[in-house]
Amino acid sequence: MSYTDDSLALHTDKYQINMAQAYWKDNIHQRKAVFEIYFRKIPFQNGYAVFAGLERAIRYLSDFRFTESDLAYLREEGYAEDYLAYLATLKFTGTVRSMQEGELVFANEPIMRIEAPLAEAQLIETALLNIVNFQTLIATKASRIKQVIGDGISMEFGTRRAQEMDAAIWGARASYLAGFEATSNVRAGKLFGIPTVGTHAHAMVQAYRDEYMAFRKYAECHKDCVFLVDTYDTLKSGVPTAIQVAREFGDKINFMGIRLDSGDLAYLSKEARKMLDEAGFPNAKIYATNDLDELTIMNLKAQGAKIDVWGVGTKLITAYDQPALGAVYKLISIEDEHGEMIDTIKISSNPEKITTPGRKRVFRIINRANHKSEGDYIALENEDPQHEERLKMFHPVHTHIAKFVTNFEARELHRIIFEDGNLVYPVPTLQEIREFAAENLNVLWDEYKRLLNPAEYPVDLSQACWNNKMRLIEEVQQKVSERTWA
Ligand SMILES: Nc1ncnc2c1ncn2[C@@H]1O[C@H](COP(=O)(O)OP(=O)(O)OP(=O)(O)O)[C@@H](O)[C@H]1O
Ligand SMILES: O=P(O)(O)OC[C@H]1O[C@H](OP(=O)(O)OP(=O)(O)O)[C@H](O)[C@@H]1O
Ligand SMILES: O=C(O)c1cccnc1
Repeated sequence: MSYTDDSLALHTDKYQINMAQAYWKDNIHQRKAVFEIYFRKIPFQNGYAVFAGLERAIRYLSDFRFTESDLAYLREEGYAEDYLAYLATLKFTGTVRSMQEGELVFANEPIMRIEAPLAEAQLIETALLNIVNFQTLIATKASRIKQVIGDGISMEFGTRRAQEMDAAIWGARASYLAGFEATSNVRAGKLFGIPTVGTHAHAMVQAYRDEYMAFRKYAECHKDCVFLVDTYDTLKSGVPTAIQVAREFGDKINFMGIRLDSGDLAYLSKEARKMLDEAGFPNAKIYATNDLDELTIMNLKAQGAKIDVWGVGTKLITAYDQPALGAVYKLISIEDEHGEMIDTIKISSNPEKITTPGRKRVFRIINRANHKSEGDYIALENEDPQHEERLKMFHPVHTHIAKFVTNFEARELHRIIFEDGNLVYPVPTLQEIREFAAENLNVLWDEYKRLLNPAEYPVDLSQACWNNKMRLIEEVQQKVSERTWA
Protein backbone atom coordinates (compact mmCIF):
# COMPACT_ATOMS: atom_id res chain seq x y z
CA MET A 1 0.00 0.00 0.00
CA SER A 2 1.30 3.48 -0.72
CA TYR A 3 0.31 6.66 1.07
CA THR A 4 0.24 10.27 0.02
CA ASP A 5 3.09 12.33 1.40
CA ASP A 6 0.81 15.04 2.79
CA SER A 7 2.24 15.82 6.23
CA LEU A 8 5.43 15.96 8.25
CA ALA A 9 3.93 14.63 11.50
CA LEU A 10 5.53 11.23 10.91
CA HIS A 11 8.86 12.83 10.12
CA THR A 12 9.93 11.64 13.53
CA ASP A 13 11.58 8.65 15.16
CA LYS A 14 9.30 5.79 16.06
CA TYR A 15 10.31 6.00 19.71
CA GLN A 16 8.65 9.41 19.97
CA ILE A 17 5.32 7.91 18.89
CA ASN A 18 5.82 5.05 21.30
CA MET A 19 6.74 7.30 24.23
CA ALA A 20 3.80 9.58 23.49
CA GLN A 21 1.57 6.50 23.60
CA ALA A 22 2.91 5.51 27.02
CA TYR A 23 2.33 9.06 28.35
CA TRP A 24 -1.16 9.07 26.93
CA LYS A 25 -2.02 5.68 28.39
CA ASP A 26 -0.69 6.82 31.78
CA ASN A 27 -2.61 10.06 31.40
CA ILE A 28 0.45 12.27 31.82
CA HIS A 29 0.55 13.33 28.17
CA GLN A 30 -0.89 16.76 29.03
CA ARG A 31 1.65 17.55 31.71
CA LYS A 32 3.65 20.60 30.85
CA ALA A 33 7.20 19.79 29.78
CA VAL A 34 10.05 22.14 29.00
CA PHE A 35 12.76 21.11 26.54
CA GLU A 36 15.78 23.02 25.29
CA ILE A 37 17.78 22.68 22.09
CA TYR A 38 21.51 23.27 22.31
CA PHE A 39 24.76 21.81 21.02
CA ARG A 40 27.89 21.02 22.96
CA LYS A 41 30.56 21.80 20.39
CA ILE A 42 30.79 24.48 17.73
CA PRO A 43 31.36 22.83 14.34
CA PHE A 44 34.54 23.16 12.22
CA GLN A 45 36.44 24.30 15.34
CA ASN A 46 34.97 27.69 14.58
CA GLY A 47 34.69 30.36 17.25
CA TYR A 48 30.92 30.79 16.80
CA ALA A 49 27.95 29.22 15.04
CA VAL A 50 25.21 30.98 13.08
CA PHE A 51 21.72 29.87 13.99
CA ALA A 52 19.43 28.97 11.09
CA GLY A 53 16.28 26.91 10.78
CA LEU A 54 13.67 28.92 12.63
CA GLU A 55 11.54 29.74 9.61
CA ARG A 56 11.18 26.12 8.62
CA ALA A 57 10.58 25.14 12.26
CA ILE A 58 7.77 27.69 12.38
CA ARG A 59 6.19 26.24 9.24
CA TYR A 60 6.54 22.73 10.62
CA LEU A 61 4.95 23.57 13.97
CA SER A 62 2.17 25.62 12.38
CA ASP A 63 1.25 22.71 10.09
CA PHE A 64 1.73 19.95 12.66
CA ARG A 65 -1.22 17.54 12.24
CA PHE A 66 -1.67 13.80 11.81
CA THR A 67 -3.49 13.42 8.52
CA GLU A 68 -5.78 10.58 7.47
CA SER A 69 -2.93 8.94 5.61
CA ASP A 70 -0.62 9.24 8.65
CA LEU A 71 -3.24 7.59 10.81
CA ALA A 72 -3.96 4.90 8.22
CA TYR A 73 -0.28 4.04 8.13
CA LEU A 74 -0.01 3.91 11.93
CA ARG A 75 -3.11 1.71 12.00
CA GLU A 76 -1.41 -0.69 9.64
CA GLU A 77 1.64 -0.58 11.93
CA GLY A 78 -0.59 -1.89 14.72
CA TYR A 79 -1.26 1.19 16.86
CA ALA A 80 -4.50 1.04 18.88
CA GLU A 81 -7.61 2.86 17.64
CA ASP A 82 -8.05 4.91 20.80
CA TYR A 83 -4.47 6.18 20.59
CA LEU A 84 -4.98 7.02 16.92
CA ALA A 85 -8.14 8.93 17.83
CA TYR A 86 -6.05 10.99 20.26
CA LEU A 87 -3.34 11.63 17.65
CA ALA A 88 -6.04 12.78 15.23
CA THR A 89 -6.89 15.65 17.61
CA LEU A 90 -3.31 16.85 18.03
CA LYS A 91 -1.93 20.16 16.92
CA PHE A 92 0.89 22.15 18.39
CA THR A 93 -0.36 24.10 21.42
CA GLY A 94 2.94 24.96 23.07
CA THR A 95 5.02 28.05 23.71
CA VAL A 96 8.35 28.43 21.94
CA ARG A 97 11.14 30.84 22.70
CA SER A 98 14.02 30.91 20.29
CA MET A 99 17.03 32.78 19.13
CA GLN A 100 16.39 34.53 15.86
CA GLU A 101 17.85 33.24 12.64
CA GLY A 102 21.22 34.85 11.99
CA GLU A 103 21.98 35.03 15.72
CA LEU A 104 25.44 33.93 16.76
CA VAL A 105 25.20 30.96 19.04
CA PHE A 106 27.71 29.13 21.18
CA ALA A 107 28.09 25.76 22.84
CA ASN A 108 25.80 24.89 25.74
CA GLU A 109 23.38 27.74 25.41
CA PRO A 110 19.70 27.18 24.73
CA ILE A 111 18.92 28.01 21.12
CA MET A 112 15.24 27.15 21.47
CA ARG A 113 13.00 26.43 24.42
CA ILE A 114 9.82 24.46 23.90
CA GLU A 115 7.12 24.34 26.58
CA ALA A 116 4.30 22.07 25.61
CA PRO A 117 2.18 19.15 26.76
CA LEU A 118 4.64 16.30 27.21
CA ALA A 119 3.41 14.15 24.31
CA GLU A 120 3.45 17.06 21.85
CA ALA A 121 6.88 18.21 22.94
CA GLN A 122 8.21 14.71 22.45
CA LEU A 123 6.64 14.15 19.03
CA ILE A 124 8.26 17.26 17.52
CA GLU A 125 11.79 16.67 18.80
CA THR A 126 13.21 14.80 15.83
CA ALA A 127 12.00 17.16 13.13
CA LEU A 128 13.14 20.24 15.04
CA LEU A 129 16.61 18.80 15.53
CA ASN A 130 16.72 17.69 11.91
CA ILE A 131 15.97 21.24 10.75
CA VAL A 132 18.16 23.14 13.23
CA ASN A 133 21.14 20.80 13.01
CA PHE A 134 21.41 20.98 9.24
CA GLN A 135 20.64 24.62 8.65
CA THR A 136 22.83 25.87 11.51
CA LEU A 137 25.68 23.69 10.30
CA ILE A 138 25.54 25.09 6.77
CA ALA A 139 25.06 28.69 7.91
CA THR A 140 28.13 28.31 10.12
CA LYS A 141 30.20 26.82 7.32
CA ALA A 142 29.07 29.58 4.96
CA SER A 143 29.93 32.26 7.49
CA ARG A 144 33.36 30.74 7.99
CA ILE A 145 34.01 30.71 4.24
CA LYS A 146 32.67 34.24 3.85
CA GLN A 147 35.00 35.49 6.60
CA VAL A 148 37.91 34.42 4.39
CA ILE A 149 36.43 35.71 1.14
CA GLY A 150 35.92 39.11 2.76
CA ASP A 151 35.02 41.75 0.21
CA GLY A 152 35.14 39.24 -2.66
CA ILE A 153 31.90 37.83 -4.03
CA SER A 154 30.77 34.39 -2.81
CA MET A 155 28.37 32.16 -4.71
CA GLU A 156 26.78 28.93 -3.54
CA PHE A 157 27.07 26.26 -6.26
CA GLY A 158 26.39 23.08 -4.30
CA THR A 159 23.01 21.72 -5.42
CA ARG A 160 24.34 18.86 -7.58
CA ARG A 161 26.44 17.55 -4.69
CA ALA A 162 24.01 18.18 -1.83
CA GLN A 163 22.50 15.37 0.23
CA GLU A 164 19.28 15.47 -1.79
CA MET A 165 16.88 18.23 -2.67
CA ASP A 166 15.82 19.62 0.72
CA ALA A 167 19.46 20.02 1.66
CA ALA A 168 20.18 21.94 -1.53
CA ILE A 169 17.28 24.34 -1.04
CA TRP A 170 17.58 25.01 2.68
CA GLY A 171 21.38 24.92 2.41
CA ALA A 172 21.23 27.64 -0.24
CA ARG A 173 19.08 29.71 2.10
CA ALA A 174 21.37 29.09 5.08
CA SER A 175 24.41 30.10 3.00
CA TYR A 176 22.72 33.29 1.87
CA LEU A 177 21.62 34.36 5.32
CA ALA A 178 25.15 33.82 6.60
CA GLY A 179 26.69 36.11 4.00
CA PHE A 180 26.88 34.43 0.59
CA GLU A 181 25.76 36.77 -2.17
CA ALA A 182 23.95 34.39 -4.51
CA THR A 183 23.06 30.82 -5.39
CA SER A 184 22.99 28.84 -8.62
CA ASN A 185 19.77 27.10 -7.50
CA VAL A 186 16.91 28.72 -9.36
CA ARG A 187 14.24 27.15 -7.14
CA ALA A 188 15.91 28.72 -4.09
CA GLY A 189 15.70 32.01 -5.96
CA LYS A 190 12.01 31.49 -6.61
CA LEU A 191 11.14 30.34 -3.09
CA PHE A 192 13.27 32.73 -1.06
CA GLY A 193 14.16 35.62 -3.34
CA ILE A 194 17.88 34.80 -3.21
CA PRO A 195 19.77 36.36 -6.14
CA THR A 196 20.63 33.67 -8.70
CA VAL A 197 23.73 33.49 -10.87
CA GLY A 198 25.13 31.20 -13.54
CA THR A 199 27.99 30.88 -15.98
CA HIS A 200 28.08 27.85 -18.27
CA ALA A 201 29.50 24.35 -18.14
CA HIS A 202 32.17 22.45 -20.03
CA ALA A 203 29.33 20.60 -21.70
CA MET A 204 28.50 23.67 -23.76
CA VAL A 205 32.03 23.93 -25.11
CA GLN A 206 32.07 20.18 -25.72
CA ALA A 207 28.70 20.35 -27.45
CA TYR A 208 30.08 22.83 -30.02
CA ARG A 209 33.47 21.12 -29.88
CA ASP A 210 34.87 24.61 -30.07
CA GLU A 211 35.27 27.40 -27.52
CA TYR A 212 34.80 30.21 -30.02
CA MET A 213 31.44 28.90 -31.24
CA ALA A 214 30.24 28.08 -27.74
CA PHE A 215 31.07 31.53 -26.37
CA ARG A 216 29.48 33.22 -29.38
CA LYS A 217 26.28 31.20 -29.14
CA TYR A 218 26.05 32.01 -25.46
CA ALA A 219 26.64 35.70 -26.14
CA GLU A 220 23.95 35.72 -28.82
CA CYS A 221 21.24 35.15 -26.26
CA HIS A 222 22.67 36.45 -22.98
CA LYS A 223 23.62 39.99 -22.11
CA ASP A 224 25.70 39.03 -19.05
CA CYS A 225 28.50 36.69 -20.07
CA VAL A 226 31.04 34.74 -18.05
CA PHE A 227 33.00 32.33 -20.22
CA LEU A 228 34.42 29.08 -18.84
CA VAL A 229 37.96 29.00 -20.14
CA ASP A 230 39.54 25.76 -18.98
CA THR A 231 38.03 23.12 -21.27
CA TYR A 232 41.13 22.74 -23.49
CA ASP A 233 43.94 25.05 -22.44
CA THR A 234 43.21 28.01 -20.22
CA LEU A 235 45.96 30.44 -21.23
CA LYS A 236 46.60 29.36 -24.80
CA SER A 237 43.01 28.93 -25.87
CA GLY A 238 40.28 29.74 -23.30
CA VAL A 239 41.26 33.27 -22.22
CA PRO A 240 42.26 34.50 -25.73
CA THR A 241 39.00 33.16 -27.13
CA ALA A 242 36.96 34.87 -24.41
CA ILE A 243 38.75 38.14 -25.20
CA GLN A 244 38.11 37.72 -28.91
CA VAL A 245 34.39 37.11 -28.44
CA ALA A 246 34.13 40.00 -25.98
CA ARG A 247 35.74 42.30 -28.55
CA GLU A 248 33.52 41.07 -31.35
CA PHE A 249 30.33 41.59 -29.38
CA GLY A 250 31.41 44.92 -27.87
CA ASP A 251 28.50 46.71 -26.20
CA LYS A 252 26.05 44.02 -27.24
CA ILE A 253 27.12 42.03 -24.19
CA ASN A 254 28.20 42.76 -20.68
CA PHE A 255 31.48 40.83 -20.56
CA MET A 256 31.49 40.06 -16.86
CA GLY A 257 34.56 37.84 -16.92
CA ILE A 258 35.91 34.32 -17.13
CA ARG A 259 35.67 31.23 -14.94
CA LEU A 260 38.57 28.97 -14.01
CA ASP A 261 37.63 25.47 -12.88
CA SER A 262 40.88 23.48 -12.82
CA GLY A 263 44.63 23.75 -12.62
CA ASP A 264 46.68 26.07 -10.45
CA LEU A 265 44.10 28.71 -9.68
CA ALA A 266 46.66 31.15 -8.26
CA TYR A 267 48.96 31.04 -11.27
CA LEU A 268 46.20 30.93 -13.86
CA SER A 269 44.25 33.77 -12.29
CA LYS A 270 47.34 36.02 -12.23
CA GLU A 271 48.14 35.29 -15.84
CA ALA A 272 44.55 35.65 -16.95
CA ARG A 273 44.31 38.98 -15.09
CA LYS A 274 47.27 40.32 -17.02
CA MET A 275 45.80 39.17 -20.32
CA LEU A 276 42.39 40.71 -19.61
CA ASP A 277 43.93 44.00 -18.47
CA GLU A 278 46.20 44.20 -21.50
CA ALA A 279 43.25 43.48 -23.76
CA GLY A 280 41.38 46.45 -22.25
CA PHE A 281 39.02 44.55 -19.97
CA PRO A 282 40.14 45.63 -16.49
CA ASN A 283 36.59 45.31 -15.19
CA ALA A 284 36.17 41.72 -16.33
CA LYS A 285 36.14 39.56 -13.19
CA ILE A 286 37.85 36.27 -12.59
CA TYR A 287 35.57 33.59 -11.22
CA ALA A 288 37.03 30.45 -9.68
CA THR A 289 35.53 27.08 -8.80
CA ASN A 290 36.90 23.61 -8.06
CA ASP A 291 36.43 22.03 -4.68
CA LEU A 292 36.99 25.30 -2.86
CA ASP A 293 36.70 25.68 0.88
CA GLU A 294 37.90 28.23 3.41
CA LEU A 295 41.39 26.77 3.68
CA THR A 296 42.00 26.60 -0.07
CA ILE A 297 40.59 30.09 -0.48
CA MET A 298 42.83 31.44 2.29
CA ASN A 299 45.78 29.73 0.65
CA LEU A 300 44.95 31.09 -2.77
CA LYS A 301 44.66 34.59 -1.36
CA ALA A 302 48.01 34.19 0.38
CA GLN A 303 49.50 33.30 -3.02
CA GLY A 304 48.15 36.54 -4.42
CA ALA A 305 45.55 34.86 -6.63
CA LYS A 306 43.60 37.42 -8.66
CA ILE A 307 40.20 35.89 -8.03
CA ASP A 308 37.19 38.20 -7.63
CA VAL A 309 34.30 35.76 -7.45
CA TRP A 310 34.39 32.46 -5.57
CA GLY A 311 31.98 29.65 -6.46
CA VAL A 312 31.73 27.14 -3.63
CA GLY A 313 29.78 23.90 -3.96
CA THR A 314 30.53 20.49 -2.47
CA LYS A 315 32.54 21.52 0.56
CA LEU A 316 29.90 24.02 1.66
CA ILE A 317 26.61 22.28 0.98
CA THR A 318 27.74 18.96 2.44
CA ALA A 319 29.66 20.52 5.36
CA TYR A 320 32.35 18.24 4.05
CA ASP A 321 34.79 18.33 6.96
CA GLN A 322 32.12 17.96 9.64
CA PRO A 323 28.89 16.61 8.27
CA ALA A 324 26.80 16.87 11.44
CA LEU A 325 26.08 19.33 14.20
CA GLY A 326 25.22 17.56 17.43
CA ALA A 327 22.40 19.71 18.76
CA VAL A 328 20.30 17.89 21.34
CA TYR A 329 16.83 18.30 22.84
CA LYS A 330 16.84 17.93 26.59
CA LEU A 331 14.09 17.95 29.19
CA ILE A 332 14.85 20.65 31.75
CA SER A 333 11.60 20.90 33.69
CA ILE A 334 8.36 18.92 34.01
CA GLU A 335 5.03 19.35 35.77
CA ASP A 336 4.52 16.89 38.64
CA GLU A 337 1.29 15.24 39.80
CA HIS A 338 0.44 18.32 41.91
CA GLY A 339 0.75 20.71 39.00
CA GLU A 340 4.12 22.04 40.12
CA MET A 341 7.05 22.47 37.76
CA ILE A 342 10.04 20.37 38.82
CA ASP A 343 13.45 20.98 37.29
CA THR A 344 15.17 17.88 35.90
CA ILE A 345 18.80 17.03 35.25
CA LYS A 346 20.81 14.50 33.26
CA ILE A 347 24.05 13.55 34.97
CA SER A 348 27.21 12.59 33.14
CA SER A 349 30.72 11.71 34.24
CA ASN A 350 31.81 14.47 31.89
CA PRO A 351 30.95 17.77 33.66
CA GLU A 352 30.46 19.53 30.32
CA LYS A 353 27.70 17.09 29.49
CA ILE A 354 25.60 17.58 32.63
CA THR A 355 22.44 19.40 31.62
CA THR A 356 21.59 22.76 33.16
CA PRO A 357 18.14 22.49 34.71
CA GLY A 358 15.35 25.04 34.81
CA ARG A 359 13.82 27.60 32.48
CA LYS A 360 16.54 29.97 31.42
CA ARG A 361 17.11 33.21 29.56
CA VAL A 362 20.21 33.99 27.52
CA PHE A 363 21.77 37.45 27.45
CA ARG A 364 24.61 38.81 25.36
CA ILE A 365 26.58 41.13 27.60
CA ILE A 366 27.62 44.07 25.45
CA ASN A 367 30.23 46.44 26.83
CA ARG A 368 28.83 49.94 26.33
CA ALA A 369 32.32 51.45 26.05
CA ASN A 370 33.34 49.53 22.93
CA HIS A 371 30.10 47.83 21.78
CA LYS A 372 31.81 44.44 21.89
CA SER A 373 30.47 41.39 23.63
CA GLU A 374 31.94 40.28 26.96
CA GLY A 375 30.28 36.90 26.60
CA ASP A 376 26.86 35.31 27.02
CA TYR A 377 25.12 35.01 30.37
CA ILE A 378 22.58 32.32 31.09
CA ALA A 379 20.20 33.24 33.91
CA LEU A 380 17.11 31.70 35.41
CA GLU A 381 13.72 32.85 34.14
CA ASN A 382 13.10 35.36 36.96
CA GLU A 383 16.52 37.04 36.78
CA ASP A 384 17.40 40.21 34.94
CA PRO A 385 21.15 40.88 34.82
CA GLN A 386 20.50 44.40 33.55
CA HIS A 387 19.68 45.36 37.13
CA GLU A 388 23.17 44.45 38.34
CA GLU A 389 25.71 47.25 38.65
CA ARG A 390 28.60 44.87 38.57
CA LEU A 391 27.92 41.58 36.88
CA LYS A 392 29.99 38.60 37.92
CA MET A 393 30.71 36.31 34.98
CA PHE A 394 32.35 33.01 35.83
CA HIS A 395 33.16 29.84 33.89
CA PRO A 396 30.42 27.25 34.50
CA VAL A 397 32.86 24.37 35.06
CA HIS A 398 36.11 26.09 36.08
CA THR A 399 34.36 28.56 38.37
CA HIS A 400 37.55 30.28 39.55
CA ILE A 401 37.84 31.84 36.09
CA ALA A 402 35.75 34.95 36.65
CA LYS A 403 35.44 38.59 35.76
CA PHE A 404 33.25 41.53 36.72
CA VAL A 405 31.57 43.63 34.08
CA THR A 406 30.15 47.13 34.55
CA ASN A 407 28.55 49.56 32.07
CA PHE A 408 26.98 46.86 29.97
CA GLU A 409 23.84 46.18 28.01
CA ALA A 410 22.31 42.77 28.68
CA ARG A 411 20.73 41.97 25.32
CA GLU A 412 18.20 39.16 25.59
CA LEU A 413 18.60 36.68 22.74
CA HIS A 414 15.34 34.74 22.87
CA ARG A 415 12.11 35.91 21.29
CA ILE A 416 8.69 34.43 21.91
CA ILE A 417 7.75 32.64 18.71
CA PHE A 418 4.61 30.69 19.64
CA GLU A 419 2.40 31.38 22.63
CA ASP A 420 0.00 28.56 23.47
CA GLY A 421 0.20 27.37 19.88
CA ASN A 422 -0.30 30.79 18.30
CA LEU A 423 2.42 32.29 16.18
CA VAL A 424 3.18 35.68 17.76
CA TYR A 425 6.57 36.38 16.16
CA PRO A 426 6.67 38.67 13.14
CA VAL A 427 8.79 36.48 10.86
CA PRO A 428 11.53 38.67 9.35
CA THR A 429 12.35 38.67 5.66
CA LEU A 430 15.43 36.76 4.53
CA GLN A 431 17.05 40.08 3.72
CA GLU A 432 16.49 41.28 7.28
CA ILE A 433 17.89 38.03 8.65
CA ARG A 434 20.99 38.40 6.49
CA GLU A 435 21.57 41.96 7.71
CA PHE A 436 20.99 40.86 11.30
CA ALA A 437 23.60 38.08 10.91
CA ALA A 438 26.15 40.56 9.57
CA GLU A 439 25.48 43.04 12.39
CA ASN A 440 25.87 40.31 14.99
CA LEU A 441 29.39 39.57 13.81
CA ASN A 442 30.34 43.18 14.56
CA VAL A 443 29.92 42.68 18.31
CA LEU A 444 32.46 39.84 18.39
CA TRP A 445 36.14 40.56 18.90
CA ASP A 446 38.27 39.31 16.01
CA GLU A 447 39.83 36.73 18.35
CA TYR A 448 36.59 34.74 18.21
CA LYS A 449 36.28 35.04 14.44
CA ARG A 450 39.64 33.82 13.26
CA LEU A 451 39.69 30.61 11.25
CA LEU A 452 42.37 28.76 13.17
CA ASN A 453 42.31 28.25 16.94
CA PRO A 454 39.82 30.99 17.77
CA ALA A 455 39.61 32.10 21.39
CA GLU A 456 36.85 30.43 23.43
CA TYR A 457 33.89 32.76 23.80
CA PRO A 458 32.57 32.84 27.38
CA VAL A 459 29.15 31.29 27.98
CA ASP A 460 28.56 31.68 31.70
CA LEU A 461 25.83 30.79 34.17
CA SER A 462 24.36 33.19 36.69
CA GLN A 463 25.05 32.31 40.33
CA ALA A 464 21.39 31.33 40.81
CA CYS A 465 21.45 29.10 37.74
CA TRP A 466 24.68 27.48 38.88
CA ASN A 467 23.31 26.98 42.43
CA ASN A 468 20.17 25.38 41.04
CA LYS A 469 22.28 22.99 39.00
CA MET A 470 24.43 22.05 42.01
CA ARG A 471 21.33 21.53 44.15
CA LEU A 472 19.93 19.08 41.60
CA ILE A 473 23.23 17.23 41.22
CA GLU A 474 23.31 16.73 45.00
CA GLU A 475 19.66 15.67 45.08
CA VAL A 476 20.28 13.03 42.42
CA GLN A 477 23.46 11.79 44.11
CA GLN A 478 21.55 11.51 47.40
CA LYS A 479 18.72 9.57 45.73
CA VAL A 480 21.12 7.18 44.00
CA SER A 481 23.05 6.51 47.22
CA GLU A 482 19.82 5.82 49.16
CA ARG A 483 18.52 3.42 46.53
CA THR A 484 18.21 -0.15 47.82
CA TRP A 485 17.69 -3.19 45.65
CA ALA A 486 15.37 -6.02 46.51
N1 LIG B 1 47.42 27.41 -6.23
C1 LIG B 1 46.73 26.56 -5.52
N2 LIG B 1 47.01 26.39 -4.21
C2 LIG B 1 46.31 25.54 -3.46
N3 LIG B 1 45.29 24.82 -3.92
C3 LIG B 1 44.95 24.95 -5.20
C4 LIG B 1 45.64 25.83 -6.07
N4 LIG B 1 45.08 25.74 -7.28
C5 LIG B 1 44.06 24.86 -7.20
N5 LIG B 1 43.96 24.38 -5.95
C6 LIG B 1 43.01 23.41 -5.40
O1 LIG B 1 43.60 22.14 -5.55
C7 LIG B 1 42.65 21.16 -5.87
C8 LIG B 1 43.08 20.57 -7.24
O2 LIG B 1 42.16 19.62 -7.60
P1 LIG B 1 42.42 18.49 -8.67
O3 LIG B 1 43.48 17.56 -8.23
O4 LIG B 1 41.10 17.92 -9.00
O5 LIG B 1 43.04 19.28 -9.90
P2 LIG B 1 42.32 19.82 -11.14
O6 LIG B 1 43.18 20.90 -11.64
O7 LIG B 1 40.92 20.18 -10.85
O8 LIG B 1 42.36 18.61 -12.13
P3 LIG B 1 41.26 18.14 -13.18
O9 LIG B 1 41.75 18.66 -14.47
O10 LIG B 1 41.31 16.67 -13.06
O11 LIG B 1 39.92 18.72 -12.78
C9 LIG B 1 41.31 21.86 -5.89
O12 LIG B 1 40.68 21.74 -4.65
C10 LIG B 1 41.69 23.30 -6.14
O13 LIG B 1 40.75 24.24 -5.62
O1 LIG C 1 33.71 22.20 -7.09
P1 LIG C 1 32.54 22.58 -6.27
O2 LIG C 1 32.92 23.45 -5.11
O3 LIG C 1 31.71 21.41 -5.87
O4 LIG C 1 31.62 23.55 -7.17
C1 LIG C 1 30.70 23.14 -8.09
C2 LIG C 1 31.34 22.44 -9.25
O5 LIG C 1 30.31 21.98 -10.08
C3 LIG C 1 30.75 22.11 -11.42
O6 LIG C 1 31.56 21.03 -11.78
P2 LIG C 1 31.03 19.75 -12.55
O7 LIG C 1 32.25 18.94 -12.82
O8 LIG C 1 29.90 19.08 -11.84
O9 LIG C 1 30.42 20.31 -13.90
P3 LIG C 1 31.10 21.14 -15.08
O10 LIG C 1 31.10 20.25 -16.23
O11 LIG C 1 30.22 22.32 -15.26
O12 LIG C 1 32.47 21.53 -14.62
C4 LIG C 1 31.56 23.38 -11.39
O13 LIG C 1 32.42 23.44 -12.47
C5 LIG C 1 32.25 23.35 -10.06
O14 LIG C 1 33.54 22.80 -10.16
O1 LIG D 1 27.07 28.68 -12.91
C1 LIG D 1 28.08 28.02 -12.66
O2 LIG D 1 29.20 28.36 -13.03
C2 LIG D 1 27.95 26.77 -11.84
C3 LIG D 1 26.77 26.34 -11.34
C4 LIG D 1 26.69 25.17 -10.60
C5 LIG D 1 27.82 24.47 -10.37
N1 LIG D 1 28.98 24.89 -10.84
C6 LIG D 1 29.07 26.02 -11.57
